[in-house]
Amino acid sequence: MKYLAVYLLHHTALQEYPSFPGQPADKTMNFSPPVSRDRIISTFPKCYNPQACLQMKDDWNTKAKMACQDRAARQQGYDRLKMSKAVVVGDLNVGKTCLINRFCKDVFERDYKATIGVDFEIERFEMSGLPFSLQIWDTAGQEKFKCIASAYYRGAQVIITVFDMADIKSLEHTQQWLSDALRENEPDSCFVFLVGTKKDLLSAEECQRTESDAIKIAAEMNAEFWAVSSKTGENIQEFFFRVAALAFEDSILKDLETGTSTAQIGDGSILDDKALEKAEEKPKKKSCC
Ligand SMILES: Nc1nc2c(ncn2[C@@H]2O[C@H](COP(=O)(O)OP(=O)(O)OP(=O)(O)O)[C@@H](O)[C@H]2O)c(=O)[nH]1
Repeated sequence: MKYLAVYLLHHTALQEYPSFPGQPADKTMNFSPPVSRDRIISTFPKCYNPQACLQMKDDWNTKAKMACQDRAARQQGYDRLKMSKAVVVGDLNVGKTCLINRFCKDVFERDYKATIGVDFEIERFEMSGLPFSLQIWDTAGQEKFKCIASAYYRGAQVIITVFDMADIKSLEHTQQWLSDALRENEPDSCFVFLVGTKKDLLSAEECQRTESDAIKIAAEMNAEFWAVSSKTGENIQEFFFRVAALAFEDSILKDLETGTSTAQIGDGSILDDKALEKAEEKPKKKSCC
């Protein structure tokens, strides 16, 4: 059984530190620890399929880009961390945990272990020169744990609805999962993704057929569609980079609109290092039941 826990695993690769624009590579500087080199996003990540895409643009929003450059130039933002919340929902056994684990830990677990309750991971990125963190919440797909998991839907900026590409029934259930998650959130303020897992199990023809069904459902859900395989790793990094980039850009734009930087988690809040350290002091495994 996977742990019935909320635990925080924090990934900071302690490797050579990349220097930021206009700054020397100084490991003692007073800002958030470095992100791993493979979490640095400088160009705007593309969508998977233009037929089911939330935003077609090729580059960052101009206003957001200028705000990032401005903050980076004034060396703001390095000691404060933007954080967004993504919740991952879907039927049991569709591969939610494997999806998260492939991205966060680069592992794939062949044996099924049901998630009980919820887990979460935090991934750090450097986005357009600024630090950004994504909280990724893994929820249980089993009906009996739904009441526990749904308590954690609130405050999501991103909702990732997952289905198994080899099990069409799980695709039919995604709309219900989405409406449950949206009930706890402001529908207009969430990015919705529809993710088909286990792409490796399908032939090219089967894949094409399932993708075209999924694209129709994605249109009804106002979602962006991705087909991935946690087993082979296909499209996993591309997908999460896209999620992180859209969430980051949205929170920068919200800051500009409101003229503040004190939104809540899920709105792309800004946490200082002390707050982050405090969060990390939580016990690694703790029952939420
Ligand atoms: N072939 C293949 N198997 C996968 C893939 N992703 C997940 N699986 C398998 O599917 C099963 C379920 O994966 P999980 O990630 O535990 O499913 P889950 O959605 O988290 O399930 P719950 O915790 O019950 O909600 C496991 O046996 C995985 O090995 C994939 O991309 N390809």
